[in-house]
Amino acid sequence: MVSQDQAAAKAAVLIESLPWLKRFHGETIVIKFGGNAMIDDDLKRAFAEDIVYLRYAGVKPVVVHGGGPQITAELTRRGIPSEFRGGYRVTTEESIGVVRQVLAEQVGGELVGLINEHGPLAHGISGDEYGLFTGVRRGAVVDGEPVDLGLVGEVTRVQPDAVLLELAADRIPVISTVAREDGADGILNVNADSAAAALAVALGAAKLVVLTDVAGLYSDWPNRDSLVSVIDTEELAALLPSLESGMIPKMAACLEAVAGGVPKAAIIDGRQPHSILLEVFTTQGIGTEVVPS
Ligand SMILES: Nc1ncnc2c1ncn2[C@@H]1O[C@H](COP(=O)(O)OP(=O)(O)O)[C@@H](O)[C@H]1O
Ligand SMILES: CC(=O)N[C@@H](CCC(=O)OP(=O)(O)O)C(=O)O
Repeated sequence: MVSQDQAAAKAAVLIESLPWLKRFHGETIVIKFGGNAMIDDDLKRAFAEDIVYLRYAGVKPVVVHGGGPQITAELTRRGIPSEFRGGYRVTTEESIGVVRQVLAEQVGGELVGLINEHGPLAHGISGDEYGLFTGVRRGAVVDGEPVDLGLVGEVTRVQPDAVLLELAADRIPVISTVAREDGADGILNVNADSAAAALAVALGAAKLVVLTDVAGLYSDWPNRDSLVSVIDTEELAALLPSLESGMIPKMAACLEAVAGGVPKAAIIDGRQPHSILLEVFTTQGIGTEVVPS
């Protein structure tokens, strides 16, 4: 038997979600699941539960996933060299096939399987299918010098019809992030954070949620007292050049999403089980929120 106090605390948690259930009912939320937050089996299972929870709560979740650590492991296993420059993987003719396969089959396949343990809900789509993502090659600037990243792209066009069809059928699209190269035959490796942002804009999502392996954005990394709870696009644009490695594409993605009309983007700690539910259904949320200035 629960005590009266425990029962009241549980009721308070449940009723706190009411305004958010109303706010997000029928709305699309794009959730980006990152490589480093997805290497633990229990966390992956909790992530799948959160996505299924959102779906039964009347939200339309769209999952966009990365898989950086899994790609690195597979490239290493096959003896294919790979390095990151400015937060992006330098991608070659030899590695692009491995990138697509690991993302769509290994990582995407597993996520679809975990969600579908709850019922026939999820369907995987690779970004190069159905014209979903088209992109152009992009480089990076490291220490003021331009760097050639090879077959790395930025998304320039999103054709979300396949995603919309899945949503209309009440299914959960699970999307991996390669793009067709504009005007060419091949495919490009796209950072999953930026693909998620482009998709959130194209879908008119109510929110972009990006899971990572830290509590959020630190304004003075690695000073743990500098966790930012809310930042607007103007402040973020000013901070962006000072950020390091993985946080660059992540925060650039949040900026792009909010500048593109998504009302809010949140960076949250994927190491905390059920962090998505806390972010979406509680007033305080967790992590760092990016809002329009
Ligand atoms: N200002 C910052 N705030 C938070 N994390 C930062 C910052 N600068 C660099 N980082 C690093 O970025 C990492 C997250 O990026 P990344 O490893 O690419 O994420 P993921 O694999 O979750 O997509 C953090 O673990 C942290 O080490
Ligand atoms: C161009 C580029 O760097 N692409 C990433 C794509 C996967 C990704 O973004 O995965 P995370 O979200 O786990 O980091 C890569 O090859 O690792």
